[in-house]
Amino acid sequence: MKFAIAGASGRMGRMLIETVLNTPDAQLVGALDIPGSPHLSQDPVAFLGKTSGIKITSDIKEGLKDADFLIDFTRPEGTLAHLEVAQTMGVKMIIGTTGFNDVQKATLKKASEKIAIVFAPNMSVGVNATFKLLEVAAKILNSGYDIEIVEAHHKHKVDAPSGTAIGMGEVIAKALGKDLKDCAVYAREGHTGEREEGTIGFATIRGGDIVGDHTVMFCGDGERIEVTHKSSTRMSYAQGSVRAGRFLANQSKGLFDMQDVLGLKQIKI
Ligand SMILES: NC(=O)C1=CN([C@@H]2O[C@H](COP(=O)(O)OP(=O)(O)OC[C@H]3O[C@@H](n4cnc5c(N)ncnc54)[C@H](OP(=O)(O)O)[C@@H]3O)[C@@H](O)[C@H]2O)C=CC1
Ligand SMILES: O=C(O)C1=N[C@H](C(=O)O)C[C@H](O)C1
Repeated sequence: MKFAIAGASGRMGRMLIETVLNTPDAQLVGALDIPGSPHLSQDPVAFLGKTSGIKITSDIKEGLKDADFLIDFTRPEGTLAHLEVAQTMGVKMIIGTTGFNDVQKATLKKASEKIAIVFAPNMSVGVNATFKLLEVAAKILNSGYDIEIVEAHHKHKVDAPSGTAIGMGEVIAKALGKDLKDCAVYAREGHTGEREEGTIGFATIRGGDIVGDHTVMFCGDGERIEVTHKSSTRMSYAQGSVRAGRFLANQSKGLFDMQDVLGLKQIKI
């Protein structure tokens, strides 16, 4: 599998490069970063004390010329710029970037008519298993329990709530026969009044080097169930992304997520 990595100098970019180098059936053939990045023209594996023979570039065509897959963990506007070129070159994409609005998501969907894409707010096996556990919990605890989602991430994260927290809300809302857009409460401040029944609340913590924690609380009268996932390394996101590449090797077009990659949609609850 020939991978190009976007955001090559970022936290995830570097973890992805290391993971690709350590994966026997994977090869690093391109590295992209934003125009103006101080890392342009550098060897993308230099931070590991190695050499690769390729250079980090902001020329998207140049970065993709030898690639079968582009793994993109950048920002929505960066991902969309990469996508525009990738679809004309037939390069499949694995997109981990979060914070897209509805119009931007529609652009991803449209592009998937031409190329195969895996798009997921969290590539780890553990979080995707947690999505399934939440589906079960929501169906069992479908009345009498107030649902609150708390997420914590490092101080550099720019979007809130996390894509994973929103994904958890969507899974729960769907299991309850609702649309998250109609029941999400993203902020509380001042005299809020009592909690409205049937809503799903979100709370965000940002600090230090927290990799990514998510807890969903089902709060009843006299008891509380909490489902928690904690990431202690970004490696699980990177390994999931490479696994998504293996899945995409057999797809010519379409929009997929990690539930497709892991075969979790077959498990009916
Ligand atoms: N789906 C998943 O499993 C996971 C998703 N994420 C998501 O991945 C994204 C990146 O996270 P992280 O690696 O921590 O972020 P970083 O800020 O560390 O890295 C982002 C990289 O993208 C570059 N970049 C920024 N804007 C653009 C742009 N417009 N065009 C091209 N490149 C750009 C940055 O360059 P520069 O630094 O020079 O600005 C940097 O190299 C976030 O959206 C995050 O939420 C993170 C972890 C797991
Ligand atoms: O920015 C991060 O770091 C992470 N972002 C993703 C998200 O927004 O859910 C996934 C993970 O939680 C780490």
